Amino acid sequence: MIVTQHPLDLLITRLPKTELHLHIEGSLEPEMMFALAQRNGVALPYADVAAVRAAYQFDSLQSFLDLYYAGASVLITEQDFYDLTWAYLERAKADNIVHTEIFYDPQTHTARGIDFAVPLTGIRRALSDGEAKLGISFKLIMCFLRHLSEEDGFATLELAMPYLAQIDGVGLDSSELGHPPSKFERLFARCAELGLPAVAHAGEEGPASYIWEALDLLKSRRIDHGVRCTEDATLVARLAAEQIPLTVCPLSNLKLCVVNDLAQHNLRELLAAGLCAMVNSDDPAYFGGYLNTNLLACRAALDLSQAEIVQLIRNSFAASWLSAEQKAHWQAQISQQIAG
Ligand SMILES: Nc1ncnc2[nH]cnc12
Ligand SMILES: [Zn+2]
Repeated sequence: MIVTQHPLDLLITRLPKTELHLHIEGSLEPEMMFALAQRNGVALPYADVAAVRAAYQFDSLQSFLDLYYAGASVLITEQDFYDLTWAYLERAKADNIVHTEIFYDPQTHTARGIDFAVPLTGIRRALSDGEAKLGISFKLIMCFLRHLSEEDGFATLELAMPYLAQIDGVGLDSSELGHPPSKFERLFARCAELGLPAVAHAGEEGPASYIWEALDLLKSRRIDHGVRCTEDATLVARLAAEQIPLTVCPLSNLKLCVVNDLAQHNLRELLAAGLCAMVNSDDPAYFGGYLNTNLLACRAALDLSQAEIVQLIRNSFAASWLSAEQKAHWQAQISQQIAG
């Protein structure tokens, strides 16, 4: 069988890109999970790699998070976190990602007795090596787990105090329903006083009101996911007027049953409303693909035009925390590549 490539797929793979919504623990491929389990003497409830992959059938965010937190138990040493991050960076390089802003969840690790410095140091060392050797610039965002208490969040911030120079911002993730952003208003106010910019997951499974709270109470500069904003026309108008970025993760939405079919995803609707939406991979080891795979799948399922694809990629640079100069550089590179 001869499979011909759609002409826009070449454009997707070739253009420089950023990724703004990637949980590094969610890039733990089953092969590495097994290798680290063996290295660290951790028992896994799976016979082999195929059994792990077979278990990745989710019907909700929570059904995924249960496996995701269990998988992270193989991460023990600084080298483990380095290896995990390096493997992601090599895949990012293959996808032509030139800048990445990644999340990590310190509470997932400190709750298991891992020192706060261990994940941070390992991840950060790999990111620095990635910048030097692969040319991928980065930001590191420390996420608070919203299913835990405000008190636990404050205790984690206290642990982070000696390392604030190595943390570029804070985020909010984990089980959304029942844990509105308002639960963390005081914690995020303290983070703002410390000069840490904020982002927050909102409107993935949770209602549009959680997006309002993330904006107004947490002062979130981007909304991670945010796809449920289209249930509230006033909110969409505000997101458009203020150009608040939405870090959309289409294959994640499909795997977690936020949408039943990629062809029904509202990505195109978000762009048409003038929103600064872009595509990201979220937890690629669990959801079936890294950034290019997400973009290629959306191109095919939604029959995206060249203009829409380019807009998504331009939006990802615009929404990043790169300097104005760096943004202008990459936007010019995109223009050049399209013209060429
Ligand atoms: N998609 C997601 N939503 C909320 N928390 C997460 N942690 C890792 N992936 C997540
Ligand atoms: Zn996420």
